[in-house]
Order: sequence, then C-alpha cells, then structure tokens
Amino acid sequence: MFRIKTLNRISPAGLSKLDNTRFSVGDETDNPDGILVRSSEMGDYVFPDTLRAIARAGAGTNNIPVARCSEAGIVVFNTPGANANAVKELVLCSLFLSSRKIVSGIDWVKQLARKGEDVAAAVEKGKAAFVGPELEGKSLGIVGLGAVGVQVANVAVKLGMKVYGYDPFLSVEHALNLTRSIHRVMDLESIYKTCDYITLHVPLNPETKGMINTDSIHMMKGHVRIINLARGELVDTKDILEALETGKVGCYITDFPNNDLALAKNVVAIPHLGASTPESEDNCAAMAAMELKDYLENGNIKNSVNLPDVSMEFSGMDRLCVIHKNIPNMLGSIISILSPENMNIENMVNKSKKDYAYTMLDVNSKVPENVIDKIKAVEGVLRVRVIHH
Ligand SMILES: NC(=O)c1ccc[n+]([C@@H]2O[C@H](COP(=O)([O-])OP(=O)(O)OC[C@H]3O[C@@H](n4cnc5c(N)ncnc54)[C@H](O)[C@@H]3O)[C@@H](O)[C@H]2O)c1
Ligand SMILES: O=C(O)CC[C@@H](O)C(=O)O
Repeated sequence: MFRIKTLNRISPAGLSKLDNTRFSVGDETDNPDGILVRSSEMGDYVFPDTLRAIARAGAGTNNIPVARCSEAGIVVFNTPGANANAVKELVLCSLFLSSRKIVSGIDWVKQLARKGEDVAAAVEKGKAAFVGPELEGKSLGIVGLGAVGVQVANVAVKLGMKVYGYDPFLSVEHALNLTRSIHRVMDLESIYKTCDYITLHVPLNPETKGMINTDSIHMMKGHVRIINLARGELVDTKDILEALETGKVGCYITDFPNNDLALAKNVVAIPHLGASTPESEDNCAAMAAMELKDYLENGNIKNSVNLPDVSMEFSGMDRLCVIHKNIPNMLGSIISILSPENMNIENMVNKSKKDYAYTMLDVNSKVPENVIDKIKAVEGVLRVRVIHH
C-alpha cells in the first residue's frame, strides 16, 4: 500500500486515479511515499525518509524546495499545460478589465444606488469617467511563451492585437503551436518599449524575481497596462505602486494580492483564480496523480522538474531504480556490483537532467538486500529502490 499525503484540496478526478486497494490517501497521512500539493508553501517542510515523490497539481514549483528534493532523491513532478486554458481565459478577461474601466464602473454604480440616486439617469451623466480603449490594433507583449503564453498569443492575434513575444528558451513543442503572426523579439527592452499591454508568463526564479521594477517600468510606454497572473514576486510591489501613482502604469492586474495592492487605485487584485476552474482542477489533479502512481508503482518518470523523463516496459523479475548525481562512471559502478552476483540485466535505461540522473535496470532475478546496500554506498547515489514485478 502506498501512502499519499495531500497538502491542498485535490480534485476527486485526480484522487480517483489512486485506487484504494493500492493507495491510502489523506491530509493526515504520516510517513507518506508521495505528496500531492497545489500552492502550499513547502520551503521548510521536513521530508520523512519514506518520501519518494512530490506531485504539484499545477505549473509553478516555486513553493517546493526542488534543490533539497533532488539531494534527497525525491522526484518533483508538475503538470505542464494542464491549467493553461484556464489561465489564458483569465488573461483575456484581464485584458478587457485593464482597458475598459469595468471594475471601477461597477463599484460606482453600486455607490450611486447606496446613496439613493436615480441610477439610470446618473450613469448616463457620469459614464464618461469610465471610457477605456479597445484592444484591436494595440500591441501586447508576452513574456514567456510556454503553455500559457502561447495560448494567450494565439487568441490575442484573433482579437486583432499586434503581439510581441519574448522567450529565450522557447521549446520546439511550444514554437509549433505558436501563431505565425507573432513578432518574436530577442530582448525584453523591445517588449517594454513597444507594448501597450504586457502580460507575464514566466516561472518565478532568481532571474525573473522583481523583473518588473522602476528600471523596467521606466522603459515602458506611458499608461501601460500590466497583467501578472504568473507569480506576485515577479513584480516589485513598491515600484509598481509608485508607477501607478504617477500614471506611468495605467492599470496592474494581479492574481497575487497583498495588503499593499488590495486597496490601491488602478489595481485589480484577483484571489489567485488563474487555475480555479473545474476543468483545470480536474486536469491538474488527474495528471499529478497519474505521474505519482506511475513512479511509485513502476519507477517511470514523466514531467519531472528535477529528473529526466524515463519510461520502460517491465521485463525480468525485479526493477532496480537508482537516482544519482550526473557524474562519470555511475552506471559502471552499479553494473560492477550486479555482475559478481550473476544478475542478468534484461533491459536498462540511464538518463540525466542537469546535475542529476536516473538509472532503471530490469534484472532476471531478485535483487538481494546486500546488493541494494552496496549500491546505496556508492558515492553520488541518492536513492535506491527495488520494485518487484
Ligand atoms: N495564476 C495561476 O493560477 C497560474 C496557473 C498556471 C501557471 N501560473 C504561473 O505561470 C507560469 C507559466 O506557466 P506555464 O504553464 O506557461 O509554464 P511553462 O513552463 O509552460 O512556460 C514558462 C515559459 O517561460 C519561459 N521562460 C523561463 N524563463 C524565462 C525568462 N527569464 N524570460 C522569458 N521567458 C522565460 C520558458 O522558456 C517557458 O517557455 C508558471 O510558472 C506559474 O508560476 C500561474
Ligand atoms: O493550484 C492552483 O490553484 C494554482 C496553480 C498555479 O499557480 C500554477 O502554478 O499552476
């Protein structure tokens, strides 16, 4: 029985993938083999020795201490693209909200009613204060052309916008799905200087943290509208509030409110709803649960952020799974431990991702405990597991 701990509410569409004859799932589970998480902060989480994998039902893994997981031989998964459509739709909504003064207009109508005014008459008299431009013909800058950025680009082109995109690491898969009508730029400055609207779709990491600050805002057009449904820390709160005050930034829409932003003028602060649709919650949960299941049951890895994609049909009796550092002679060291035991390797795979690697070997006999201990003792080996077929 595998023990799975949930740190957030995970859609039943995902939990149902973990059948209760093989998995016990709960938010109180001790010593879990796997964790299912959404946005819970895991920075200080103490990993039990039992923990083998964490699956993030979502895209961003900045709430998970990935480097620490790698060193402990814990596989971290995410669910690429599973919530991208939901975010794209909220970006669309944000583009309209940032342009047309819909939120402040609605607030004003309520105020009129509360004051007992003749609302129908008052709106016709006062609505000029809420004029806002159309999107057609305006320029949109997209920072990050991944699962979300590509979908935003494709739909913005259909709205008649001039779309500029920046992503120095654009993947082939995303490039193939990207509209040909986009102007791909090679530096952020071009986005900042050209665009009436800027939307962020990059992960939060040391390179992207605080990328929208006084210096970058200085390069932007007056009254630029900025949309940030990616992560709050991409934008320096103090700097954007100053720019909103002067009118340099016309509107800031964020999915990551804090106390300073919540009541600020020309800020629309959404309570992290980017992925909050039933469809996307189901997609993310199902994908995360399947990743966890396939890893725990079969040793296969798909969509991990710290280890390579590795998948192999079972052949043989036992499967030896070794997570190790990506350093020379690891495979040689493992095989030299198996050979004297007369263990025949039926099939094997060895792949790396940056500093870490994964070796899976199917052998035609049972792997004895002393062999496991010897492999564990090899310098650079982080985690050893045997799956009996
Ligand atoms: N509000 C929400 O609920 C919600 C939902 C989904 C994703 N997100 C956030 O949005 C981010 C993007 O999501 P996604 O699904 O498109 O992820 P993704 O991994 O598919 O795309 C991220 C893209 O950013 C690019 N990138 C990385 N560093 C960059 C840099 N310095 N400059 C420009 N591009 C860079 C990558 O090459 C990649 O193409 C996530 O990391 C997450 O933080 C938020
Ligand atoms: O789980 C959520 O609701 C948000 C997920 C989102 O922030 C992500 O990075 O995918």
